[in-house]
Amino acid sequence: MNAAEYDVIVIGAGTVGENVADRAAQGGVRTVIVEAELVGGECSYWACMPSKTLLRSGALLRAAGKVGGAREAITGELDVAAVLRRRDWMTSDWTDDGGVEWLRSADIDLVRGHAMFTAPREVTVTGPDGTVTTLTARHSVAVVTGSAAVLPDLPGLRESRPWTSRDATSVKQVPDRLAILGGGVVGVEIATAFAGFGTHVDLIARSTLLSKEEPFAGEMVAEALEDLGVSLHLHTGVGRVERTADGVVHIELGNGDTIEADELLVAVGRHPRTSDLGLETLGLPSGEWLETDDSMRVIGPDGSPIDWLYAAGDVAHRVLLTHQGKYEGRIAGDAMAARAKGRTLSTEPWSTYVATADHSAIPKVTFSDPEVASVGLTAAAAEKAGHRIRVVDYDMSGLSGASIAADDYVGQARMIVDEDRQVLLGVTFVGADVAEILHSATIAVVGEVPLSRLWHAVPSFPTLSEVWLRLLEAYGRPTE
Ligand SMILES: Cc1cc2nc3c(=O)[nH]c(=O)nc-3n(C[C@H](O)[C@H](O)[C@H](O)COP(=O)(O)OP(=O)(O)OC[C@H]3O[C@@H](n4cnc5c(N)ncnc54)[C@H](O)[C@@H]3O)c2cc1C
Ligand SMILES: NC(=O)c1ccc[n+]([C@@H]2O[C@H](COP(=O)([O-])OP(=O)(O)OC[C@H]3O[C@@H](n4cnc5c(N)ncnc54)[C@H](O)[C@@H]3O)[C@@H](O)[C@H]2O)c1
Repeated sequence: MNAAEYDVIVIGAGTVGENVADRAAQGGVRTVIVEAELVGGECSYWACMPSKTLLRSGALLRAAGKVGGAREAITGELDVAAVLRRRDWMTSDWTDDGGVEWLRSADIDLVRGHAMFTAPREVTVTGPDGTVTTLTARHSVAVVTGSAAVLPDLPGLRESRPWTSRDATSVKQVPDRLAILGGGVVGVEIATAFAGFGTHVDLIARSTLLSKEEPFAGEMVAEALEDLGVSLHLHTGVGRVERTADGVVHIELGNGDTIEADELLVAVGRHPRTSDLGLETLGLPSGEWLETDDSMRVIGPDGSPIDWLYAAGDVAHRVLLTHQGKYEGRIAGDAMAARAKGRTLSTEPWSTYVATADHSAIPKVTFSDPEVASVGLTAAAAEKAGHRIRVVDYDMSGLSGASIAADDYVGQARMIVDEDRQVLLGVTFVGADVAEILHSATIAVVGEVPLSRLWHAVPSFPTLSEVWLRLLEAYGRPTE
């Protein structure tokens, strides 16, 4: 058995764990990271990067088809094999040499294997070859173990060998027919990608699509998916599932219909990877999300933060997005290093060691076609939170920039104004290429920029950013 002592131990080398370790190491504390699978985690190999790569080629081809001159130059179909090769390149064929090299360059030690707590500040790692290493932290440990796909308890589902997002993003042979259970982000993005490959997609959702967004977003995406040939089965669940000997999956819907498919993707949310971490040793329940304070310390059984235990990213269940997890990771790593040096940290909102944006200013993009890009509160959420709001809508097809972007641009924007403070609580854009203008909205929301000042942020002509001017005009120009 090996043993080693470090200032900081990070469990999980996904994108978020890498950020925790990087900030801790940059803060001058000796840092080790433990990884059971691949350095880079879900985002690099089975989530953001491969899924966006699978989407990109089809999106570009469709975009070219919407611009006269380019449209006439399209003489073939999407080369699906080439798309999959590009995805293989993007994931480095599921090898992590690049990630391992980066850890070395950042002066972070790596121990490969499965980590479990065996005592406070003590983590025991069982390596792939059975080697056991006991790591002790002089200061703190961060749990950054991420999440995995939920498989609901539906009759016949497990026996039918359903896909999770891992199977969809690492697909080697595109099926002719794909059924998808779940109308959230994964369901919508994978439906878009596979419909672009020529697969017939049946999408089953018990509500509308993208139900956490403004209602018009899900409606516009639903219409676009149907245009791509996707069959939508909304407001219905699944009764039972069976994969027969011929390999076909039969899915009985709650509304009485039956769907047949070659594969069934289950995309109904995530559960935390905390069931085999030895959390009971610390008096914490296993298999649950880890609640944290705003400097990412885990809340203990007595309701107060444990001073040496941190969590960030999916496992902390504040926001299940890479960029927001990395933000939490930077804060956790900085706080771990600073506290290791005996510093007392400010808990003021928006200060260096506090993840305030998690509460009110989360940017997110669904890479559907059209894209959905939003930040902050929807109208419904703002009203629920008790704000006095005004909702301002604008049809983006009226923009000069939109008519340059596509012959028949379809897009919609909404901003939610806090009438008492004259600042923005939330913004949603739906349309082609809106992902790239989202950060302007994030800055306006995080910066709490007064509407009267936003008039002086002049968007360039003719770009999609002119949506800002149109939204302000729709709201009304200040008279003083
Ligand atoms: C299909 C899909 C597409 C997505 N696309 C996007 C997107 O475009 N943009 C976006 O912002 N978000 C996206 N997300 C969400 C994003 O993938 C996650 O929010 C992000 O990966 C979370 O990172 P993490 O580091 O917290 O967890 P993970 O990336 O899951 O990393 C956790 C790591 O911990 C390791 N680990 C777990 N337990 C142990 C243990 N006991 N010992 C040692 N190691 C352990 C795991 O092997 C893993 O490498 C997507 C998610 C899915 C499913
Ligand atoms: N572009 C991106 O940023 C991106 C892309 C993919 C995933 N993600 C992240 O990954 C997470 C997981 O995505 P997801 O799509 O699995 O979850 P989700 O929470 O976005 O959507 C899950 C959907 O499944 C439905 N559902 C839940 N239980 C069900 C059941 N038993 N039967 C039928 N439907 C059910 C929900 O109503 C919801 O519509 C998301 O929270 C998101 O943050 C982000």
